[in-house]
Amino acid sequence: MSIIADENMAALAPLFADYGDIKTFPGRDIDPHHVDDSTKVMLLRSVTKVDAALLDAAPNLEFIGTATIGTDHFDIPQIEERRVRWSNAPGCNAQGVGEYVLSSLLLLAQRSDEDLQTKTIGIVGLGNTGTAVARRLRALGYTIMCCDPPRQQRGDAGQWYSLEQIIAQCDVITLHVPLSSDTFYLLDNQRLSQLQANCWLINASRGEVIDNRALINYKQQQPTLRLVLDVWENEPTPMMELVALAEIATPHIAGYSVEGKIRGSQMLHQALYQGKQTTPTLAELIDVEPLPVVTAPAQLEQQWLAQICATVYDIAQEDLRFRSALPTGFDARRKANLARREFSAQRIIGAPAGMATTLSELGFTI
Ligand SMILES: NC(=O)c1ccc[n+]([C@@H]2O[C@H](COP(=O)([O-])OP(=O)(O)OC[C@H]3O[C@@H](n4cnc5c(N)ncnc54)[C@H](O)[C@@H]3O)[C@@H](O)[C@H]2O)c1
Ligand SMILES: O=C(O)[C@H](O)[C@H](O)COP(=O)(O)O
Repeated sequence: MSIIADENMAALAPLFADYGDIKTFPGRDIDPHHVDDSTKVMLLRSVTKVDAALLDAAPNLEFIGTATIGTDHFDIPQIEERRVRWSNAPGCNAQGVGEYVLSSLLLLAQRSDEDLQTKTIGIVGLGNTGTAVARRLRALGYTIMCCDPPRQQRGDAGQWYSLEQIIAQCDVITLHVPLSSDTFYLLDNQRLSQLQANCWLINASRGEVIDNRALINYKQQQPTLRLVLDVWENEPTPMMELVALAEIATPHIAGYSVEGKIRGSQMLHQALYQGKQTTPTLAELIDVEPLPVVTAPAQLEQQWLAQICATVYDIAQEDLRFRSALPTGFDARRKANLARREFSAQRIIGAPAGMATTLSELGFTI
């Protein structure tokens, strides 16, 4: 029995070697030629297109998993029609995205010497990743406005705003919606033209949630717009003009972290075994050391926080490395990110009680 897996999956051997012979390939290359009637399991990430042709080439497939939240690369009706069990890994990388967004905001604020307390930050999509962002921003006392019409319609508690209100009132907008027919080009030409002139716009969801060509045109007319883009239309070949116009440009790694990748694999292990085998813990699977301990200052200042976030994961450096790797190095830069740690790997000692609570809410170990 064989398992076909994306080579960027974490903890493959400790979690899945008992189940079958594991063959790994670059995710973007996995196609009908890589599977056959011995393929029982596929463990994938967001870069493998799962369609009828791939499924037909693996007629004995029992389980197909993606160690990601996004499922826009899976043709779910085709999978279900063939009665193949499937799973994704909701929330596995939410911490990573929350930390990416906070770190990006701190970096932009540092560069223009602005106080994030003065900004109104709109979060569009309050699922796993948007909530991880909200939690961190709330912990710091920032003003946030949340937009999630499906949750609002379900009657979920909270103060909800429409996308139009977010666009009209927010200084910063960060997007965390799934890609669907409803969210394709959610920010189109018309909505982009309604953004505040000096808005900061962050996209760590899917590239197609913003009309990238319209964004290029709008940014050219509105140079004070500041862009943080982790996701792009047509990955792994983003529009180079847009990369040049983004202040922070990264290769779809907002959710990448050692911990997040292991969590994704653990979730697929649980889904595959359906409780028939105990899933090893994160502590059992992680084979890297924590970061050197840091002592907290007397007061939690924005500049110190920016510095400590960059110590854990330096987005400014990633941005530079990404630009110099393009036009061909999108996937190579993603792969190079496999050692990124989450804030939890950073222990901070000596923080007074109130600050310790805030740092802990941000994800640091106190
Ligand atoms: N860049 C990365 O590395 C990275 C990492 C994780 C997730 N993602 C992507 O980010 C997106 C969000 O991930 P998630 O884990 O938070 O997903 P999720 O499913 O947990 O949450 C999505 C939320 O968006 C809401 N939503 C749906 N349509 C909406 C709309 N039109 N307007 C506002 N809200 C809407 C849903 O109600 C839900 O609460 C997905 O596209 C996912 O693939 C990217
Ligand atoms: O949807 C997700 O969970 C993320 O976009 C995911 O982190 C992307 O990672 P990939 O599968 O492309 O390696």
